[in-house]
Amino acid sequence: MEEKPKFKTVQEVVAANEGLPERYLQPLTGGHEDQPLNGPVPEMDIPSIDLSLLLSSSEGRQELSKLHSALSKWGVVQVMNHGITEAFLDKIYKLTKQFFALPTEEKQKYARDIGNVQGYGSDMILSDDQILDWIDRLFLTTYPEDQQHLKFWPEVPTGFRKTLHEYTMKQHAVIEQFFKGMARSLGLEDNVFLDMHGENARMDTRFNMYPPCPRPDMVIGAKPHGDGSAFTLLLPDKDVEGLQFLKDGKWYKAPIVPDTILINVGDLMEIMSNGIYKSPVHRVVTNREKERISVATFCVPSPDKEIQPVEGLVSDARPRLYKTVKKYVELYFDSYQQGTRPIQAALI
Ligand SMILES: O=C(O)CCC(=O)C(=O)O
Ligand SMILES: [Fe+2]
Repeated sequence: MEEKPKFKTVQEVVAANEGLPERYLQPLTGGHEDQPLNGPVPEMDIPSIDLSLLLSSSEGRQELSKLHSALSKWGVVQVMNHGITEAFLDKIYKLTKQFFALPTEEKQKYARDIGNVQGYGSDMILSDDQILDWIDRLFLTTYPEDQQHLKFWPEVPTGFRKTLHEYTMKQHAVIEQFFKGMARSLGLEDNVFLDMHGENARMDTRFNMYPPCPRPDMVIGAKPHGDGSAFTLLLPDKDVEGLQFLKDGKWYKAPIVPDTILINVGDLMEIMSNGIYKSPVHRVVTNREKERISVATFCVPSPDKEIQPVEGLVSDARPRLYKTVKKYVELYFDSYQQGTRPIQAALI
């Protein structure tokens, strides 16, 4: 589907001071589930796993079983002792805030092109009646290096590029261990998911900014979605809540746990695990007073890779649930903006 001409970013809408454009208002469907979007929800109960112990032969067992329970129940887990220092994570948060605080003209130097996700800008608009999310973002492919488009990488704030390079390499190590841990937690050989995902798999990092919103009861920061990745490494805002996960038809808020990375399963891991690990639907609600930021890194398989349930997880007792998919991301972007779940299309 073609992208419509670009609209203002949310920060530009706020700066224009012309009131809240109707295009951001969620329609009321009239059902009794019509509650304000920012109503109170319970906190989800997910464990923190210790990444440094996950692959240890002596101490890993307990971590693997926590991982299995979290990913099969929620599709989300907190990861601690991931090898990235708190000081480094603070630097990422600070640079993200500094970037979005730059004047519009400065940020527009990195503006994405129409029809392309790479760069700075608003959410994509694919139809005239699309309801808009209250979010601006900077989207950058960070790995492999030959797929980086450096013209979209901010030169201000100073250190942004260098820090993002470093963050990418640090995350790369976490990703490899996490893939192995997931395989082990399912009783599989360490490399099964890594092999299917591909050695030159991509990493895309998205810096998200949700400005304060005048109508948090009627405007959504990020509409409900599952990620199109294998899994996603997320740094949610350290102070401002907003991220929520859906389980059995109810919303739960993600806890803020200092110094951890939140990892959620994406559609492709759900497919590879033959549905045992769930790609959770999640959304972000807005806040009247405070801006919120987050940094999400999506692990995306090489485009030539075929993704399908791994052999060890298909049996007579557990028949194969998903077709083989390739270049899932392309299919994903279209259906995301229309509010349907692309993973439905992958079901057998
Ligand atoms: O802002 C967040 O906490 C979550 C963002 C998200 O779900 C995404 O970027 O896919
Ligand atoms: Fe997401």
